[in-house]
Formats: sequence, structure tokens, C-alpha cells
Amino acid sequence: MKLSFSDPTHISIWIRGELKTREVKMSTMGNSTNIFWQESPVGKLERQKLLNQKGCVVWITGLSGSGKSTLACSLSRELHTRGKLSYILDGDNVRHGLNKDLGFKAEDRTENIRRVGEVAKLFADAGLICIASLISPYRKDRDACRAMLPDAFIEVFMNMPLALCEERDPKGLYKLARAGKIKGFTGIDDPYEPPLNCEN
Ligand SMILES: Nc1ncnc2c1ncn2[C@@H]1O[C@H](COP(=O)(O)OS(=O)(=O)O)[C@@H](OP(=O)(O)O)[C@H]1O
Ligand SMILES: Nc1ncnc2c1ncn2[C@@H]1O[C@H](COP(=O)(O)OP(=O)(O)O)[C@@H](O)[C@H]1O
Repeated sequence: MKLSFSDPTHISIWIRGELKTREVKMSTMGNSTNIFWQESPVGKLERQKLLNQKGCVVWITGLSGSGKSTLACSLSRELHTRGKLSYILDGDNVRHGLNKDLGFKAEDRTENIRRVGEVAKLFADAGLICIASLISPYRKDRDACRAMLPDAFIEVFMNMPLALCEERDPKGLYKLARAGKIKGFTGIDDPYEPPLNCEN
């Protein structure tokens, strides 16, 4: 609970039954000016203890049809069976809500990955095992997510040949892309950059 704000550079808050004074710095982040970091009274370690697990992000990347969602679902089910709390952020699903304003041009994909990376970071901070399954075709975008989560980012590459993914084509999208009815489809006329430092 915030108690006083008389000095603009310090606030007093109760943390675990103790009144502490914390320095707060006013900052500018992107277009957000005059903002302060609000400390939480419950710390990350306390959340980990409550949940009996450590938060992290399992980032599954690969071509459409490579098996990302299938693996995400099996992993989540297995973790649940073992009493571990997880949550899946699937590209298709996130594009139904948070990222429905984004398409598939390069800058939109980059923004898609950035937002999912930020959300995944919050889930991991909350103590969950966050499973992100997105094509995430550009190495620099995945690496930016890794940089946000030191020691808590597990990158899993679904290393399936394009020919196999295309043969599976469960949504018929490769067929449409080959027919020129979808432009900029990953693996066909948009690049996929495989990881250089994945964990699998
Ligand atoms: N142009 C193009 N390229 C690739 N994929 C396309 C495209 N258009 C639609 N889709 C469908 O969108 C799903 C991928 O969304 P993602 O958010 O994972 O993509 S990305 O990470 O931003 O590249 C992807 O889902 P998955 O097949 O599960 O990978 C497709 O169903
Ligand atoms: N290990 C696997 N072996 C054979 N088929 C698989 C395997 N994993 C997924 N599939 C199948 O491949 C297709 C694409 O899987 P999916 O998980 O939807 O891929 P993605 O999420 O990468 O688009 C689905 O029909 C799925 O049943």
C-alpha cells in the first residue's frame, strides 16, 4: 500500500509487513512520458513459493504446419498432469484479440512477436510456465525476446522441412500461397530464419 508521496523521488510502501522507502525514478518509455515504476508488495520469489514452480517462457518457433501448436498442447497437458501451471500463447489465438490489428508484413510480424514477448515476460514474472507458439520467423525478434528474459527463455525449433509442412497443409494455406492467393506466406514468398542458438 502506498503511504506517502511527499518527496517526488521517494515513496514509502509496506513490503511484507515492513515500511520501506524506495527511490522512484521518473522515466520516459517510447511515447509514455512522466511515468514511474510501481513496486508490488508481493515479490516474485513469494509467488514462486506459493506456486511451487519457477516462471519461464518456452518459445516454440517454426513453419506453419511444423507442429508448434501440437507440441504446445502436449507440453501444457503434461505440465498440468505434473501439477505445474502453464499457459499457451498461440499465434493464431493472440491474433484473435490483442494482435488483431496486425497483419503479416514484416513490421507487423515484428510487433506481433514483441507484444507476445512482453506478455510472456509478465506471465513468467507471475510464476507461470508460458508456452509461446508462433512462427516468429525473424531471428532478431526472437533474440529480442530472449534478451528480455535472461535465464528464463527456452527456444524450441520445430525443425521440419518445408516439403513436409506443405504436405500436411492442415489449413490449406500452402495451397492458397502456391496459387498466389495468399501473398507473403512464410516459407513460400516470405523468409523463415532458423535459430542459431535454440535449446533443443
Ligand atoms: N502470410 C502468412 N504467413 C504465415 N502464416 C499465416 C499467413 N497468413 C495467415 N497465416 C496463419 O497465421 C498463423 C501464424 O501466425 P503467427 O502470429 O504465428 O505468425 S508470425 O509469428 O507473426 O509470423 C499461421 O498459423 P500456424 O499454421 O499455426 O503457424 C497461419 O494459420
Ligand atoms: N509429431 C508429429 N507427427 C506427425 N504429425 C504431426 C506431428 N505434430 C503435428 N502434426 C500434425 O501436423 C499438422 C500441423 O500441426 P500444428 O501443430 O497445427 O502445426 P503449427 O502449429 O506449427 O501450424 C497437424 O495436422 C498435426 O496433427
